[in-house]
Amino acid sequence: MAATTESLLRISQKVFAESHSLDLKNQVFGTCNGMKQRRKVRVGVQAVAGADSKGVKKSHDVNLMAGFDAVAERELREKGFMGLRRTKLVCTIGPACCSLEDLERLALGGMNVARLNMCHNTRGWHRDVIRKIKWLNLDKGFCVSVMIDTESSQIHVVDHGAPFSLKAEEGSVWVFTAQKFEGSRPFTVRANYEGFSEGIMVGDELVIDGGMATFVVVERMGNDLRCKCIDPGLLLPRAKLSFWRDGKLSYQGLPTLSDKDWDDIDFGVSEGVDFIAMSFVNDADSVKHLKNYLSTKSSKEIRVLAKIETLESLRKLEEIIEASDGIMVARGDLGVEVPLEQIPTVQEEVTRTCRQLNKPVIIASQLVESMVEYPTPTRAEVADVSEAVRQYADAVMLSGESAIGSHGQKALSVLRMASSRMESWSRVENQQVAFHQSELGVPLPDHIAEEICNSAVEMANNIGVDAIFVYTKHGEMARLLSRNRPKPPIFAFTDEKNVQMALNLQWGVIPILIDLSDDMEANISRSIGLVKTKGMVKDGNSVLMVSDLPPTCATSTVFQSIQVKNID
Ligand SMILES: Nc1ncnc2c1ncn2[C@@H]1O[C@H](COP(=O)(O)OP(=O)(O)O)[C@@H](O)[C@H]1O
Ligand SMILES: C=C(OP(=O)(O)O)C(=O)O
Ligand SMILES: [K+]
Ligand SMILES: [Mg+2]
Repeated sequence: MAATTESLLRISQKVFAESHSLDLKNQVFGTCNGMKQRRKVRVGVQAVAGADSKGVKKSHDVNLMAGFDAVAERELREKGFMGLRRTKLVCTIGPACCSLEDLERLALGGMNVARLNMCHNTRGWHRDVIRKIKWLNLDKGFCVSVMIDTESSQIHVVDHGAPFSLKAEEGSVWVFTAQKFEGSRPFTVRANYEGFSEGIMVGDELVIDGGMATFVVVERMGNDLRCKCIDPGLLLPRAKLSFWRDGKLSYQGLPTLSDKDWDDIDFGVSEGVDFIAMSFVNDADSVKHLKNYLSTKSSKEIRVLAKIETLESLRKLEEIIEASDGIMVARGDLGVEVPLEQIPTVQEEVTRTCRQLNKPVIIASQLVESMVEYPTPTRAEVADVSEAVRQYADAVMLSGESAIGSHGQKALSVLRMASSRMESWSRVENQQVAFHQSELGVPLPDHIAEEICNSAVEMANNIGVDAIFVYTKHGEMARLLSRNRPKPPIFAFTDEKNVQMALNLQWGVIPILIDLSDDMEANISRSIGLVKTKGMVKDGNSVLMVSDLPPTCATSTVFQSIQVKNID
C-alpha cells in the first residue's frame, strides 16, 4: 500500500474532524432531533472520506458506515461465536513496530488498543503513529483504539556513560548528579530531575530498577550524591531510581502529572486519542482532576485509566477505581514498591475489585518478556498470560515485546492463542459456578439496568443462544453484560463513535457503530440485516437482545427489554 505522508495527514485531519464533529454537526446540518442529526452527520463524514480516498473499495464504505471491526468479523466467520476471542489485546508501539505495514500486521493479529508510552520518543513520532493507526482504521475497516500513557515525575538515568547496560560491581563508588557534563566521566550517572536528591541523607539506600542493583549513600556533595554499591547488578540506560530509608520508600512529593504530562495530554486531546493511562496515580483526586480537565478540553469523551503501580495506590484502591474509567495493573513499577512475591495476589485483588466495580482492567508488563529477544515464550510466561485470562481480566498487554522486540507479531499471537485456549477451558470449568457480585446501582434506574443485565446473561447461558445483542447509547448496558462474563459474545450496537472505541477494551464485547432510532424494532432489523450481509450470523442462529434506549427523546424513562429471536 502506498500511502504518502501527505495523504496520511489529510485523512488524519478527516478523522480528527469526525472525532471533533460537535460544532461541525450544527453548522452543516442545522437542527433537528438529536438522533437524526447524528445519523446525518455520519453519512456526511462518510461521503467526504469516500470522495477523498479514491482507491478505497466499495466494501470499505460499508465498513465505514456500519463501523464494523474487520478483524473480529473475519475471526467470527472462521471460528464461529464460541471461537471469538473475549480477552482484549493491547500493544505498546515503539521503533520495532511503527511502520504502516507493522501496524497493519498487529491489527490483523488482533490488537484492539495501541498504546503509546509518552516516556519515550518525540511528539512528532507519536503523532505520526497515531495518524497511521487512524488511517488504517479508515482504510482497512480496523477498529483499533489509541491510548497514550503519561510519563509522570519519575526519576531515571539519562546518562551513565554508555549506550548499553553497565555492571556495577560490589564496593564500587559512583556519583549521581543532575548536572550536565561534557564527554563521559567514569562512574558518573546523570539523573533527569534537578531535585532528585532532595531530602536524601547519608545512609539511605538507592535502588536501581526495583532491585537490579543497590547502592548506599555515603556522602552528599551539594545536590550530588556519592554512593557505594552494596548489591551488584546492571545499570540500564534509562534505569529508574528510588530511595529507601528504614525499609520504606522515601516520598519525594513529585506530582503525578508534570508540566510535560499536561503538554502530552493536550497533544492527546488534539490528536483525538481514546484513552489516557495515568502513571503513578496515588489518589482518586488526581484522576478526577484529569477527567474534569478533559471534559472542558475535549469535545469527545476521552477515558482515563489509572495505573496501579505504587504502594499508596493500593491503600486507596477502591476510590481510585471508582474515579477512573478503567485500570492498568502496571506490574513493572509495582514491583519496585511491592515485594515481588506479592504481585500475583495484588493482581488478583485489583482484577476482582475492578469487576465488582464494573471497570475494565488491563494486566501489563513482562507477560512474555523473554520474547523481546527469543522467538518463543517460556512456559512460565504462557502460564502467566493464562492466569490473567483465567482471572477474567479484560485485557492483556505487550510492552517491550512489541515496542522494541524482534518478535512482536509472534508475541501477540502467543497472547491470542493463550487467551483463546484458557477462555474455552474456563467456559467448561465454570459451567456451574456463578460469579457472586455485589450490587452496583444505588438509584433505581441503575439498579434495574444491572438486574436486567444479570438476568439476561443467566438466560443467555441457560438457553444457549449464539450471541447477545445490546443496543446502547453510552455503553453502560454493554459493560453490565460483560461484567457477568457470559458464554456467548456480546455485540454492542451504538451510534456514538467514542463509545465504540471505549468498548474495545471491554471483555467479550464486539462494538459496532450503527444508526439507532427511537424505533426498537427498526434497530433490531437493521442490526440483523447488517450482520447477516457480513456473514456474521446465519439463519438458525439465536440471539438474545437487550436494549436501554429511550423510546422517545422527549421522555426520560428508559425502555429496557430482553427478547430472544431466531434469525430467519
Ligand atoms: N515510543 C517508543 N520509542 C522508543 N522506545 C520505546 C517506545 N516505547 C517503548 N519503548 C521501549 O520499549 C521498552 C518497554 O516499553 P514500556 O514498558 O512501555 O516502557 P518502560 O520500560 O519505560 O516502562 C522501553 O523501555 C523502551 O526501551
Ligand atoms: C506499564 C507500566 O508502566 P511503564 O511501562 O510506563 O513504566 C509498568 O510499570 O508496568
Ligand atoms: K509511562
Ligand atoms: Mg510504570
